[in-house]
Amino acid sequence: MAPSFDDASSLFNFVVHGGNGIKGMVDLGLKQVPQAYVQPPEERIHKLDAHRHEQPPIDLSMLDGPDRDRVAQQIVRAAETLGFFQVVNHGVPLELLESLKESAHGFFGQPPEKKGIYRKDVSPSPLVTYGTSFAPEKEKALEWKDYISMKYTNDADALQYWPKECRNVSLEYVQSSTNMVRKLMEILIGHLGAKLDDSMIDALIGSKMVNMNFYPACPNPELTIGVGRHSDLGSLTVLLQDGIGGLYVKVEEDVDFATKGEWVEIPPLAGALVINIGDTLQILSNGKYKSAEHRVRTTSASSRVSVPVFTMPKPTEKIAPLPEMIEKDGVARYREVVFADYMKNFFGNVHDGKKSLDFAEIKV
Ligand SMILES: O=C(O)CCC(=O)C(=O)O
Ligand SMILES: [Fe+2]
Repeated sequence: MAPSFDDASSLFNFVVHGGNGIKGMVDLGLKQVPQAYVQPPEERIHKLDAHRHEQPPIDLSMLDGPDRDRVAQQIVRAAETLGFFQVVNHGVPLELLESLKESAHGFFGQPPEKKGIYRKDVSPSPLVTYGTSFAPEKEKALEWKDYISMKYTNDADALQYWPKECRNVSLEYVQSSTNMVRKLMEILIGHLGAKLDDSMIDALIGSKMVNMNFYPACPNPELTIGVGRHSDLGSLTVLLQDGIGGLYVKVEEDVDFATKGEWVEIPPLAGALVINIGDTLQILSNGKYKSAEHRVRTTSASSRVSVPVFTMPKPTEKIAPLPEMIEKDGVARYREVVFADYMKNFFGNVHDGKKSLDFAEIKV
């Protein structure tokens, strides 16, 4: 049954419990966003205020040539400053990037019954969750985003349990991006002076999850957000965004950029992938690498899709600053945490900037 858009609980039942998502609501011919989606003024995004981050993408094919050290230095520098960078010649086939975007549109374009079967409480597999916003039960204002989340355990499980509309491309994406993630991790961890072996990298990226995010065109983009301010919890995130734009990163105050303290937009670049540092690498590096605070704007122009792969430690893994970093800094800024506990805290709270790191931070 169609909801009354003015009645919060009827709307919530339709969008969240009913599995219709924001897409279902928009398809009913919504002219104005319901109050449940109106953000407080301090969270709204003023499009014209933001700068574009004009850093050229990093060409990863050069890691195999004579310029390796220079390119590795660019990666390290990006991790130490913005925590975000874009890469090209990354080894993920360009046709696959196109197929991923198409299949995200295809998945969300289906009728609600097809998507709703993957809702958290009813999904046939714990690996797959379809939902909307981030923590709808807890948020004061909902985020303007529907998503499907697919945990990767192994190829056979992915082929068996992931939705058939997106499983082949999503699996190929995980497989083909893993090589690049390993190379980036080797550079980043190697730079911290840690003794590096394959088992250490395996431990840090031992679990992976692919999401397809769908941000329907929004009648009041100035009042809403696609994703609220947050940092990602894992090691590295690989993100495919389409050409719509709207991904913003906060430049930290202690960074030597003209735009410090401001939000900059990571502009869409055809064929590129966005890489960002997650909380795990900030903890491991004792704060040297920045797990960037980021958020996503909505737009009335058309719907936007993005497809992140989150690489994370296995839940049983313990994460802590590397001994080499503690020795160098003379202080440990984070305590050791079991990654399962870190995740529980992350997913148990609403998006609130870099607050997720408080769970591990040692306050002085
Ligand atoms: O849609 C995007 O560009 C970013 C999404 C994001 O930050 C996330 O899924 O964690
Ligand atoms: Fe994110």
